[in-house]
Amino acid sequence: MATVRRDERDPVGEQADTRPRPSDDTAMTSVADYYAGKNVLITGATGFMGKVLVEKLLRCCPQVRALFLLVRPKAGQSMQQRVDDMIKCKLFDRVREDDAHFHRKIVPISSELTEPGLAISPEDADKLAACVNIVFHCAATIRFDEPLKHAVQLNVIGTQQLLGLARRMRHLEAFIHISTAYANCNRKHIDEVIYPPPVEPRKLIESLEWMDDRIVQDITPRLIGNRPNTYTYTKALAEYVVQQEQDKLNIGIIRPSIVGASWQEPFPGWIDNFNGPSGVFIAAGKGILRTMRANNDAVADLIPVDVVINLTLAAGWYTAVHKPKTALVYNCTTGGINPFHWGEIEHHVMSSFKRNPLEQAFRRPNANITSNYLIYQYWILVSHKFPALLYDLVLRLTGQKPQMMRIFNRLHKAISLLEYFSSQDWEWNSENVNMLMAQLSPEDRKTFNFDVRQLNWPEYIENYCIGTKKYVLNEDMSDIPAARQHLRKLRNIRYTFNTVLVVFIWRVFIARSQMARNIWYFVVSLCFKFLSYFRASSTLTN
Ligand SMILES: CCCCCCCCCCCCCCCCCCCC(=O)SCCNC(=O)CCNC(=O)[C@H](O)C(C)(C)COP(=O)(O)OP(=O)(O)OC[C@H]1O[C@@H](n2cnc3c(N)ncnc32)[C@H](O)[C@@H]1OP(=O)(O)O
Ligand SMILES: NC(=O)C1=CN([C@@H]2O[C@H](COP(=O)(O)OP(=O)(O)OC[C@H]3O[C@@H](n4cnc5c(N)ncnc54)[C@H](OP(=O)(O)O)[C@@H]3O)[C@@H](O)[C@H]2O)C=CC1
Repeated sequence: MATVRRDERDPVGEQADTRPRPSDDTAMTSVADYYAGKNVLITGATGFMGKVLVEKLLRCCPQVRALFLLVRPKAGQSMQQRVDDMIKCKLFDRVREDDAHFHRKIVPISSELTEPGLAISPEDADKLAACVNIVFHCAATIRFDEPLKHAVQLNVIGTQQLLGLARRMRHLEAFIHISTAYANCNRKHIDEVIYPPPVEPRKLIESLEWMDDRIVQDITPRLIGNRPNTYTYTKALAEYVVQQEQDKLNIGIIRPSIVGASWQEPFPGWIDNFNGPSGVFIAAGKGILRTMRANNDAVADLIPVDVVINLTLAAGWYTAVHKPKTALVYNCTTGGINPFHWGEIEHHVMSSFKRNPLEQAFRRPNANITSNYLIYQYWILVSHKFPALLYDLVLRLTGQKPQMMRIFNRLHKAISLLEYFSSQDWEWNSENVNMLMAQLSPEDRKTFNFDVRQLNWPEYIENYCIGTKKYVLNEDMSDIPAARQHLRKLRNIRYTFNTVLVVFIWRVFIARSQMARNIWYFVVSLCFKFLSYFRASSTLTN
């Protein structure tokens, strides 16, 4: 049975709720005012969404006291080095302009979420317990091919442990958990409620403890059932785990759909990874990806990252100030409000990359999506595998290592994992998102804008594609003329190749068949007749 959201303004059950209620004064605070003087704890701050959250908090809530970031050392870098690198990146330019010393507010805390006690030192844990006012939990593994054990360890057990720490926080006002709109993608209509979990998390965790990896791998398809991957499955379990704490903590759950580049802030088109559609756009822009299985008419539920973060901060404010009695879920999606379809995305992505080409494209960008399996397999063969074979042959002949087939194999794996999401659509209810928008002051509605009715899709997609070029591939916009020249060269190579191929095939036929020769003479004489007719008529008109 689904948990039904109780209206927090409904007095029913107020007696049982022992947490302090907001006074009229606090209820009226603006979002930025609320964060003034607050200590905020963020997990996943080095990730795509975490970075945007840190940036927005520092820029638009400049009175925030401190941001405690749970970060792990990685790839030979200490957590401090990682945070230093992170805040040097272009995303933080605007914050740097406003306050050159903004880094003083950032307090990295060494933590590995899959370790017991989150591997936080006892001193750090005590410090956090004493001062944190609000938690944003963004960390997760978002890989679609993550082995179940690891996905559970991080997305479910990591979340449980963080909730354990949150319960120790004496001044905690809100716990905001970032989930995904696809946690319940086994349903077609998704309300802003926490659905019953596919399995009792405790039982699953206990079983996984004694099973070896091979057994877990074998039973994973049975366990995840009609969900496409371990990611959506464990995110559904995590929601349930979070909900279990709703009597003790003020909880908000944000469910974004497919998070894409920024729409407006800190500047349009910011993106820093290959996840979800970004990798597909880049592969298509480089002329590598020529086809993908997707439904032209299905809604492409992309949501800009700045919209998600604005909603997250607003939800943090609302949860802390209004203290809803149950965990409120916010479906952060675009499809029901301002729908755009995969077919339209394809058109705008392709035309954008023709206007602003990527450097050193493999072929001219020209991709199309299809939902037909046979047509898809045909294009895979003709447009992916055949050119890859040819290219690798040339590499071999010139003494280089073949690589194109390997790239295509990885690409095919990636797109096969994405096609579940691009081949169908879902309907999300967004009542709580609308309620939250109505609660904001007109000023906050501008500063923390999550009204996607104003989103102009063609403009957004153009900025998104340019963003992949500038921020993911680090290509310079001043090289666009050279990139265009390269595309022209590729077009000429293709024309020449096609002509040679046609002539070659035809010569083979002519050499072997009288009928082919007759057709050839007929076509040639017809062409001559047309030519002489046009020449004669143009001499007459002159
Ligand atoms: C025909 C073109 C027309 C264009 C218009 C049509 C577009 C249709 C797009 C459809 C997109 C649908 C997207 C749906 C997403 C649903 C999201 C659900 C929302 C969420 O809650 S979570 C966030 C989503 N999570 C992800 O996206 C993670 C997915 N990635 C993975 O699971 C792994 O990366 C993957 C794909 C299994 C590969 O793993 P692995 O082989 O171990 O290697 P790497 O991760 O190191 O990556 C290898 C190589 O592939 C590149 N890569 C990664 N992701 C993509 C991608 N989405 N598309 C293309 N390429 C990708 C990666 O950069 C690496 O490249 P290198 O050059 O560095 O080797
Ligand atoms: N991107 C999307 O399209 C969507 C994302 N979401 C949700 O949003 C949240 C953020 O996603 P996104 O920013 O895209 O993901 P990223 O993969 O970019 O970031 C994940 C973050 O989690 C941290 N992390 C991962 N494993 C651990 C660990 N063992 N210990 C400590 N930290 C860890 C990473 O740290 P490190 O840098 O050390 O690896 C990183 O900071 C996730 O909860 C995801 O489910 C929801 C819908 C869509």
